[in-house]
Amino acid sequence: MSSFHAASQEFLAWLEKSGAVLSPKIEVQDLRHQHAGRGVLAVQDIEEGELLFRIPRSSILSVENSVLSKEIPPATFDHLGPWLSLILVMLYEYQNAESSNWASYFKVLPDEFDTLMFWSPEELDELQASAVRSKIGKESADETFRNNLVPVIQECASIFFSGDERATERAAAMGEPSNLQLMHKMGSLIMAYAFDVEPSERNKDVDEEGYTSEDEDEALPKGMVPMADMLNADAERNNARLFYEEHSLSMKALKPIKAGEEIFNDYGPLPRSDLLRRYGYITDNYAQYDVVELPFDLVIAALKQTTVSNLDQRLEYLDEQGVVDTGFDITNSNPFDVNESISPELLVLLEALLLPSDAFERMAAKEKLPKPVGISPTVARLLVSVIRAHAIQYASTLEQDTAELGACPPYSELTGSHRRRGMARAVRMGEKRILKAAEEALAVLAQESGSVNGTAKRSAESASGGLEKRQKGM
Ligand SMILES: C[S@@+](CC[C@H](N)C(=O)[O-])C[C@H]1O[C@@H](n2cnc3c(N)ncnc32)[C@H](O)[C@@H]1O
Repeated sequence: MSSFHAASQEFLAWLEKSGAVLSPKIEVQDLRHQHAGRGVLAVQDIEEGELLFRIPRSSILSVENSVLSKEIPPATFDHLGPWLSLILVMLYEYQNAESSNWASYFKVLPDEFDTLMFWSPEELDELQASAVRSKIGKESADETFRNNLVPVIQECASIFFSGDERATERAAAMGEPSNLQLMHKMGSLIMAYAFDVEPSERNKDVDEEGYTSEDEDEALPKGMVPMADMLNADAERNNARLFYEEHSLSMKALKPIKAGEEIFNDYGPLPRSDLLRRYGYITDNYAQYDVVELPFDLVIAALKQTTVSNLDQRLEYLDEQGVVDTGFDITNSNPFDVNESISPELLVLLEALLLPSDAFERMAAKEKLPKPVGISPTVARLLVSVIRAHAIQYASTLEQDTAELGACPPYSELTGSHRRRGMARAVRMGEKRILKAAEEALAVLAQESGSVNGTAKRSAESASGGLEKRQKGM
């Protein structure tokens, strides 16, 4: 028996011993030939709504369930926040090796990742001008680990390395590169595997009238849910979902699943750039969610070529109104529709910046924002120049990428660095396709004279003057 298969068997045995219930109609299988690690497959036909497995809440690797949370004061976890707290607990359980309740679980978790955090600079260069490069955050995570996590481990050395006479020495070494790398691995596991665990009804904060507080949903504690995280995902192939119950978490079929089919969870409608950053894989099914981000700097550079006055003052006002950001999305749409795809914040920002001075001042005095009824030719012209400026920030053109793609196997047939480079090419091509479609559509609008063109679809959202600031990255 291979060690891969043996680890799966040990994990499943541990799970059942912990009180989990697994349907005999499913199996954990080796999908490494598809570059998908382990996955869960149906071995018999499954009906809609059928239980695939049930995991007791006590099996979740979480702050709440780890003995560390009984030893370290709650204030320390509050200070660290949910993400660092779970990293701390995972480090603790991991270094406890066979004495950890989750020892068999760690054996099926990967030790190597294809997420962008672990790519070489040369591999990252293949993403060219994609905004995802600025969202990897390796340096800032290193700093957070050094400044926030390492001091906690050092303060609690005797608890963290309990029973080890070298506890202080080991804690002192936590800031070393190999240990920071381990923290990155735990962080990457959380990013690709953890769930936001809804508390059981009993543990929800309930007020005198019996209502739970609304804030609760905003910061659900993260937990590693064994088995639930064995499910892969592929946009549009989702056929299972996790249900949160009082004492357990149940994975159920959302539709009939035939024997031989893979069981898929839903990781969300992620652009391929973010899928690569968070999960280290892509499939063509996610191309529909692709996004290209126009950098704010390029928008400002284009505005500086116009006669707009008091740019800095205007930007200060617009920042207060929440429409200034580091970048602005153009999303994919099919068929491509600029009105649907271009960030409403960007359109509002440009309409406002291009207003005559007196009109801008009147609007600012009323603390309002423009109510666009479409994209004016002036805004369209400006956007075309921003899009062209961004397109040339990519080291190759879409045509060159297409030719390159035709000359080599698809990334799905490649391994290692070749695969990473192939996935990066697919990401940058997706972004360039959106730029091309947007440029073509805007060029038409730019030529129209006089009245604005476009639908009023977006105007209702924008007119409120209270646009929600977009979340960049996750
Ligand atoms: C929650 S885990 C799923 C279980 C994982 N396959 C394993 O072996 O541990 C998420 C990871 O699975 C892989 N994955 C998920 N869906 C995939 C897919 N459709 N194709 C390839 N890999 C996938 C990625 O490496 C991702 O980071």
